Amino acid sequence: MTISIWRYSHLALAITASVFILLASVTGIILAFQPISEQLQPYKVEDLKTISLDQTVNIFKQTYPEVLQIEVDANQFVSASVITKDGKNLEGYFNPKTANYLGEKISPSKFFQFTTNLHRSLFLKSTGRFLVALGSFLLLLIAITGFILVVKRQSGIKHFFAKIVKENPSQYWHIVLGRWSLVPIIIITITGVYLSLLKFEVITDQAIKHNVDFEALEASSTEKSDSIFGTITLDQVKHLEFPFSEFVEDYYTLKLKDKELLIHQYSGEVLSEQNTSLTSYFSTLSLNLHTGKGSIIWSVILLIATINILYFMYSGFDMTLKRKKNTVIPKNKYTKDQAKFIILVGSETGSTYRFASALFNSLINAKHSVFISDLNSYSTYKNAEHLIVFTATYGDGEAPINANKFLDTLKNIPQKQNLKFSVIGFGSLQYKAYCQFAEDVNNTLNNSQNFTQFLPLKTINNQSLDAFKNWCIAFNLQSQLDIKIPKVKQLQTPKNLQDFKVVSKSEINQDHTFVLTLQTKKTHKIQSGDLLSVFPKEDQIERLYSLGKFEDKLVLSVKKHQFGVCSNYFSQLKEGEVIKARINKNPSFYLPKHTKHAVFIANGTGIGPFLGMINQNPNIKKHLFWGTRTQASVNIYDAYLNEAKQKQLLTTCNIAYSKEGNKAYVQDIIAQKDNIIASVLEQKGVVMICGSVAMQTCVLDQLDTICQNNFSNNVSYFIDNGQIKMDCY
Ligand SMILES: Cc1cc2nc3c(=O)[nH]c(=O)nc-3n(C[C@H](O)[C@H](O)[C@H](O)COP(=O)(O)O)c2cc1C
Repeated sequence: MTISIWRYSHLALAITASVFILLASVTGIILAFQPISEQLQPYKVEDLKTISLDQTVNIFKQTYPEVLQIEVDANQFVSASVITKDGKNLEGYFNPKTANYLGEKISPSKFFQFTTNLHRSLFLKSTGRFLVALGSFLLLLIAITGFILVVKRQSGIKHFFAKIVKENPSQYWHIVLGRWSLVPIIIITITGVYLSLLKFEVITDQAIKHNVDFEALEASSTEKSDSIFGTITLDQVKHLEFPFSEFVEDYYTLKLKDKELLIHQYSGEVLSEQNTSLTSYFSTLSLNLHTGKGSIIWSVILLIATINILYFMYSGFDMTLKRKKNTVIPKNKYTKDQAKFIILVGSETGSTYRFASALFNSLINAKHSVFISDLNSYSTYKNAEHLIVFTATYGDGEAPINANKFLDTLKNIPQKQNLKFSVIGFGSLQYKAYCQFAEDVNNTLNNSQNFTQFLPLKTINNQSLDAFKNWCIAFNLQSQLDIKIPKVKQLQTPKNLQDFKVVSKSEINQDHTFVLTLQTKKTHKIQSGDLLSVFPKEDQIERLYSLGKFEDKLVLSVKKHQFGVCSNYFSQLKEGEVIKARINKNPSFYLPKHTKHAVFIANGTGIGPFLGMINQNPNIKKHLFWGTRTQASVNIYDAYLNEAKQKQLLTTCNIAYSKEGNKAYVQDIIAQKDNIIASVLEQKGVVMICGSVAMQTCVLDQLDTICQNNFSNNVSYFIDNGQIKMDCY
């Protein structure tokens, strides 16, 4: 079953129950403070287990002429009702060892009473109780569908607590907090429903009935003998009611956690013993679990879980609204059978529509006939020449909701004329099955009759506008059309941007690469390996640059791309100019403080974070392996490399030139100096890789060979144990 069925059930339930859940959560948050404030009172008896009931009964009897009852509550407070020597009725908390009066019984304040009523019945009596119970039940279903959604998203229950890809903050925290709050929320809702069922007498608890032979009792002796009280400690006791009079037929009624006993007041003999019903046991348990009575830790957990429910309401609706906002489908001017260009979209959260709509508008502006729809509405297209598929991938390489039927319908609906097709896949490299569904669509179209591939499959990571523009350029070239590069709508305005002042910018070398140094406040909080996140004004799409920290300045190694919005913007910056950006912490790519050996592997601008790392911590023996084009490519980095060499901070510096001399890549020089890698790994050092994904693949292959030649483990072992760290793009 697809992930979206669960998403829609989860959402539909949340909308239906939202008002009741909102009220119940707000009042629940307030009520969570009641048991907390109770438990902060100084009446708790810690050692109930060591005090026998006999001891307490005797001391009370010696101290007071009459004792009516003794009670031990969930907070471990002992309360009693007694008549004092001067004939007054005294009720409150007592010390069970000395029978000393400690203080008045706590009764909930008017405010808590008001909130409790609102929480239980919304002041609507039975109707309100029913609505609250229904809200509680719906919240239980929401928690269950949410659980299924997370299991689906994480590709199985085994990965339930695995890392979440941070697509956006609302979604990330909704899942992270949801996973931790799941059990408390399920407990709150089940117990809430159970308490309501008790209240409505759907579940009934039979009162305990005792059979006492009163005739035998009347004839029994008033001689005192050993009582069962000696064998019972106070931690087992809930309530003890004293005999009403001294007549032999009056007895003690003792309620323990699991049974109720009637006890002869003179002989101590058990006259009747009945176990507490399961219903009664569960109602006490439900009340304590639902209210947090008796445990300050559980009360705090309930408080946090209830606050989280409010956050889930906010973040859930925020995600839904964003999804709605993103999914803007342009109005078709042409019917499916009139249009020359057919654009079909596969999208779950709407962002792919932004790209598809942008191309749609550009084609319409260039006076072409276009028809746009979702992949599931695939049909025959009488006059079409081009089919352009834009599709995201979901779950673990699955189709998005509006594309899950496409592959089947494609087989069943043949086209009469020949159609050229192009597929653009939207996905994220953070998922194993990167753009898998787009690949499936591309392969199926390739194997379908009357379809001819027009452009090879284009995969786009993280909705990269640059990558999309490159595809549009390729489309223009191939089709001999002159469609304007589409403008893609920005998603959201970035937050928490700070000022970064340009300290220097190197010349742009023959590889179109340059070094940019920046300064900002609070540099002490930034480390080499962190990411500078920039949102160029032109498209407001986030670009990330891995940075090095050198003498309190931030160093970026940037390659200027012909159509690169951000790299062009950076290349035009002047000394003293200020840019707006923010730092994304990236602790998984920090040089570990306590390691003794490190190998840095990079190609091209991937050297950026290492320009900082090679110059830090003299206690670490460091080796640099870097692949670049020519000797001249190195000049812009001389200051950082020379400083490290002069200060003997770099044990070896190995550079591969791909366009000069022996023409080698970084993986080639790693193969030549495999002994360095093996020895660093053996001595528990780290190997850090930064640069292109293509280089990463080749380097990992080489590292795997080295591992297999030197150790009994392959490269995955060292990745899993954190000795090989990667930050590639
Ligand atoms: C739960 C979830 C699962 C995803 N699974 C994959 C995946 O398996 N492969 C992939 O390349 N991208 C995956 N992605 C990333 C999306 O395909 C990507 O963010 C895409 O741009 C979203 O497009 P949309 O907003 O049109 O749905 C996943 C995203 C989410 C939220």
